[in-house]
Amino acid sequence: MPPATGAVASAAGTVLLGRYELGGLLGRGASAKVYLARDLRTGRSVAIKSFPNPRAASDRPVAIEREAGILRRLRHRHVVRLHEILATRTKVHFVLDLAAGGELLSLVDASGRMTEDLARHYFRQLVCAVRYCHARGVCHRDIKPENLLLDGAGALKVADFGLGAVAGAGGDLLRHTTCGTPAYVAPEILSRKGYEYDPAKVDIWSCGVVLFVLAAGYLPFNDASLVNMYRKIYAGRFRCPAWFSPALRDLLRRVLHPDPSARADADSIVAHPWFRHGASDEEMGRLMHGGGGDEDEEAWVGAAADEDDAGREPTAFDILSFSPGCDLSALFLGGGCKERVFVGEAAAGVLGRVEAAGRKGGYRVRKEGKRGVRVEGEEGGVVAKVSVVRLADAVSVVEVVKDDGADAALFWTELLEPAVCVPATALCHV
Ligand SMILES: Nc1ncnc2c1ncn2[C@@H]1O[C@H](COP(=O)(O)OP(=O)(O)OP(=O)(O)O)[C@@H](O)[C@H]1O
Repeated sequence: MPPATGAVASAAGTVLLGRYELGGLLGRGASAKVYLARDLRTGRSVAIKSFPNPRAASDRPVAIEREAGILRRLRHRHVVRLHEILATRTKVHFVLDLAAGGELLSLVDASGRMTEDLARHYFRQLVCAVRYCHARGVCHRDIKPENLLLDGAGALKVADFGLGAVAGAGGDLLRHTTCGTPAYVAPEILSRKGYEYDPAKVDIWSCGVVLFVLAAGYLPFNDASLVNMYRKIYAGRFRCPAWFSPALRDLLRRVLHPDPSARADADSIVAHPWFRHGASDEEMGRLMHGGGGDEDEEAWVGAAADEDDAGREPTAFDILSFSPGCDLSALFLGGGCKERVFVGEAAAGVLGRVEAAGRKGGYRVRKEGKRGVRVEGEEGGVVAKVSVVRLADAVSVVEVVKDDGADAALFWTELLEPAVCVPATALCHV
């Protein structure tokens, strides 16, 4: 018999608190590991998402109470359901619906896309879940294909609510915090309007990007340069591939509208002819009002439904709307010699590399305050100024103001950019 233990061991077969027998690792995110498990009382398969217990690591706050608070409010057949929370001294475990079908993206064909009908099938389920959540005052804020899973019967399950995507992560975990998320970020997040953005409209935008990706096989807003990608998002500039039907194009234009006040909401998506195509009113009604879950009362442990953001580490959205560097409009509206990079490390490491790059380029390097460096040319002219602002544990924003001469441009591309944007740590670059 396997040893009963409160900790998740790497070996399958471990029994967690005498209740759940652990199987293999299903996946790993920035904040948690997710294991297959069997409920020893019922024989049912579940997923167990294990976080480090924040009380055991008070210097690494983890936003698990918030995620639990959100999940507790939601019972819908297209939202991964939280059944129970177990806590040990070192770990907190969420017992979740098992999404045995893996990621939605596993259903795309060799060209990376699905038929319009199949995309509609899953988009309906996604909008149904999002509409349900919005009606309960919950916004996901990180809708992207990696968070869209399938259950054993092939139904969509929205996962990973209220996460702090970079919570307490060290360099290794940050590698798993993909730079993919920014491609799904709504334009208002990129401007000063980000202070007051409506998160429901932000979710709708991300749903539009997901729909485009499913049916096209590529992102609507993309560019080798992230600055150009953000310019496209900011302008809401995208082109549909030739195979998109006129109705799908029309829907996408409404959903991927750069002005959130003119953007479709969940109800207007549901009323759109492309969304309703081929479904009777009865089917639509069933889909939209299906609710979910059985009525079993579960024993909940801990985790108050705290809607307060206090103490929560930032998600990619929060980082992008960070004050006061949030007004990125100047970048997208052309001009400007500033670069901003979000990196998964503290200031000292970045500044050390900047200093080394400056010296390698034959420049004079002066420290400016605790978190700044000035790189000067022979005549004392400033080639670049680099300052690092701490956003959260192990997350900093690096701002580089360059001289607009050719010398400074060369220094940036050849030495400074590689020094600032070490691939394993760069979260995103705007
Ligand atoms: N209920 C589930 N059933 C099956 N697999 C799951 C389930 N929940 C998560 N997974 C798998 O585990 C991976 C990590 O889970 P999740 O995204 O929830 O973790 P996280 O730490 O919150 O992630 P993030 O890096 O986005 O913050 C998922 O990509 C998925 O492959």
